Amino acid sequence: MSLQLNNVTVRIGHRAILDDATLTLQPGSITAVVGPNGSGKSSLLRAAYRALKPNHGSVLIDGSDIWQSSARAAARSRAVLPQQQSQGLGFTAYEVVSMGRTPFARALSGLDAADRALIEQAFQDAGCTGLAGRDFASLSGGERQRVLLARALCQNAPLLILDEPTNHLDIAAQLDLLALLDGFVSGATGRSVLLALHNLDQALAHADHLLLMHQGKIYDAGPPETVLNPENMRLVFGVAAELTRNRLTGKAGIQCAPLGPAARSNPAAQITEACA
Ligand SMILES: Nc1ncnc2c1ncn2[C@@H]1O[C@H](COP(=O)(O)OP(=O)(O)OP(=O)(O)O)[C@@H](O)[C@H]1O
Repeated sequence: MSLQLNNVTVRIGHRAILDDATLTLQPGSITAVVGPNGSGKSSLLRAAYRALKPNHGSVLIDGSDIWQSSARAAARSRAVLPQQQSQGLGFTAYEVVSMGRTPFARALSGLDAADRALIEQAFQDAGCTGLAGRDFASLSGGERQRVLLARALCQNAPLLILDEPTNHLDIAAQLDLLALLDGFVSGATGRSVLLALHNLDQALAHADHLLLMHQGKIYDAGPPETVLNPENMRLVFGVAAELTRNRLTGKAGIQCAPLGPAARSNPAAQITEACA
C-alpha cells in the first residue's frame, strides 16, 4: 500500500491550513506527524483520509486519486481513528466497532462469520473485550478510545491513519498500542501507519519517518532523530532540546526545557525566515 500527497493545499477562507504538502508513505512503515498545536497535523491527516478536499494538489492511494474513487472504495483502503471522539449515542460498543465493517457490507446482508471474527480480534487487540456490551456513551474517554481503535482495526485495511491515538489512554495502554502498530507494519504485509503524535519520545521510539509541521507546512521530514534536532526544536516548538536514550528500552528519547527569553528572542521571526 502506498500513499502519496502531491503539493496538497487546503484553504479555509484565505488561509492555507495545509500548505503545499508533499509526502510519500512507504509500505511497511510508520510515519509520525508532529508539531505544535494548530500547526496542521490533523489537517494533513484529514486530507490523506479524504475528509478535507484539497484546493490544489492530489492524494493518491496505490497510484489512484482518492477523489476520483467513491467514498466507499476509499474507506476500504484505509481505516481512520479521528481526533474527535464521536458520541455514539444509542449504540453499544460492539455496534460501534462493527461499523468498521460497513465499507465491506453487501446490500441487505448483515455481518457474516468472517466479519465477526475480525471484530472479535479487534476487540482483543485494542484491549477492550470486556466493553462489548456496554453503552458506548457511558464509557470513559480511554475506554472509548480503545473501542474506536477496535473499530479502525476491524476494517483490516492496509493503511491506518490515527490522529493522536494515545489520547486518553493510560501509559500501559499507550505502550500496548504502539507495540501493536509496530506489529501491524512488520513482516511482508506492506501495511503502513500514518499517525499524529504529541509525545515526541513515542515518535522517536516507533516512527520510521517523521514529518514536522509548522504553520500548515511540512517544515522538515526524515529520520526522527535527524528531524528533532535542537535547531528545529527551538525554531518550531520554542524549546531547548537534547536527544537522549531511554535506559529501559535503549530507544531514542528527547529531553526538553523552556528557553530563556534571550535565547527565544522573537522565534516567530526566526521561523518565518527559516520557512522562506
Ligand atoms: N474547519 C476549520 N475552519 C477554520 N479553521 C480551521 C478549520 N480546521 C482547522 N482549522 C485551523 O487550521 C489550523 C490547523 O489545525 P489542525 O487541527 O490541523 O492543527 P493540529 O496541528 O492538528 O493541532 P492540535 O495539535 O491542536 O490538534 C488551526 O489553526 C485550526 O484552527
